[in-house]
Amino acid sequence: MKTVLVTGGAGYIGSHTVQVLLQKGYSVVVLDNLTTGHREAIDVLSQSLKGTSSEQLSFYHGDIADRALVKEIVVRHDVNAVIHFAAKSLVGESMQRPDLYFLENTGKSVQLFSTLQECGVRHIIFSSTAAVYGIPEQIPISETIRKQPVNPYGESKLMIEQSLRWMEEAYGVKWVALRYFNAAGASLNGEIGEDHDPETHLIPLVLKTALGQRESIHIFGTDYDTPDGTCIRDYIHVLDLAEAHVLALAALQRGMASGAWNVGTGNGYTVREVIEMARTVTGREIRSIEAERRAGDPAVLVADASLIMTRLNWRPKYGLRDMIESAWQWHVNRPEGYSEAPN
Ligand SMILES: NC(=O)c1ccc[n+]([C@@H]2O[C@H](COP(=O)([O-])OP(=O)(O)OC[C@H]3O[C@@H](n4cnc5c(N)ncnc54)[C@H](O)[C@@H]3O)[C@@H](O)[C@H]2O)c1
Ligand SMILES: O=c1ccn([C@@H]2O[C@H](COP(=O)(O)OP(=O)(O)O[C@H]3O[C@H](CO)[C@@H](O)[C@H](O)[C@H]3O)[C@@H](O)[C@H]2O)c(=O)[nH]1
Repeated sequence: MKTVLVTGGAGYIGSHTVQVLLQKGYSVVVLDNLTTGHREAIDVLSQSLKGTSSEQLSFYHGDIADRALVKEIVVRHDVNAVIHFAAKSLVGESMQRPDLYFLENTGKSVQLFSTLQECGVRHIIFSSTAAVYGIPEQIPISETIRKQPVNPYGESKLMIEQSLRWMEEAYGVKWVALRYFNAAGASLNGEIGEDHDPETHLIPLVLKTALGQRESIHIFGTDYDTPDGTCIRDYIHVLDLAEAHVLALAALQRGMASGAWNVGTGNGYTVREVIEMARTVTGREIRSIEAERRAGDPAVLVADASLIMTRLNWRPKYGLRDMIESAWQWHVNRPEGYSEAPN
């Protein structure tokens, strides 16, 4: 088994995928510029290897657009596949600074793919997003519906998918774009988890409220056309996401055709249901305040994930309760998150 390069492997979803790759015996090299990721997540994962197999995980602090560095890594570690998480992913920021998102996400991803092509690396798994669909014309969302992103973040990711299609056409690169719905949860041993600054995601904010770090959680919009008036999302456990990446990688290496697939459970929960589940799991009160709609939020996003289920025989193992329980364990263990701030 050769080495997998994981870009953004010190981030939230990346670090959990690195953990699963290591558990399955892959050698992993992480390239991360630590803008939003945590070196400490890598240290925790290295410690879990306990000396004997410590060469199984290497870390490089650097940028995916640094062609010389990427080439050096590929050659030194005999990399034959890449899982590409590195990106900026704040929707609101992307509305304020679209150029930043097209440069950082689209531009740098294309640089990375071009370098990989020069080095002969032919297998790429890419983190895409349900944001490529914009306001979906049907629910559940299948991969074939119209893709009309409503923010530069989603557009920047769709452009990356399209660049992969053309890289395949020209050079025979094989790729899978996984369009995640809402990632949540943490590793089951509570050692790694979600630590974003600023945090914008619902579940960590609800749990920070349960911990007393915030006074209340704002419910953004209570007049949507949903059973309780709040937005519905398809929450997917970060470990189920990690598993999907590893299966996709193995399938590509066995010769499976390229493609873009949704990764979600197919079950939607309203904001109120999430808060209620968090009250049950934590046993804490969790004060909520009804607030205005947040700009750009579609009312309902739920995946039709039948394609990935058929192609990879992937099934989500965890439900909303598991996500909130594992995330709660992480927040209780590490109320301040990782100890060092990202740079
Ligand atoms: N969290 C979600 O619910 C969600 C949903 C859909 C898609 N995604 C996508 O999944 C991926 C991972 O998301 P996350 O929540 O783990 O984010 P994250 O911010 O925790 O992780 C991103 C990592 O990439 C690194 N990085 C960013 N730019 C880089 C660059 N130019 N060079 C090297 N490293 C760089 C960051 O330091 C960080 O460690 C992103 O591509 C995101 O767009 C996330
Ligand atoms: O304080 C909060 C935060 C969020 N929400 C709501 O909770 C839901 C989930 O929001 P959030 O956790 O911020 O996730 P999304 O905005 O749905 O976006 C996530 O899921 C998308 C795919 O579904 C990805 O594209 C994005 O990268 C990822 O951040 C939405 O209805 C929000 O309006 C609140 O009511 N209060």
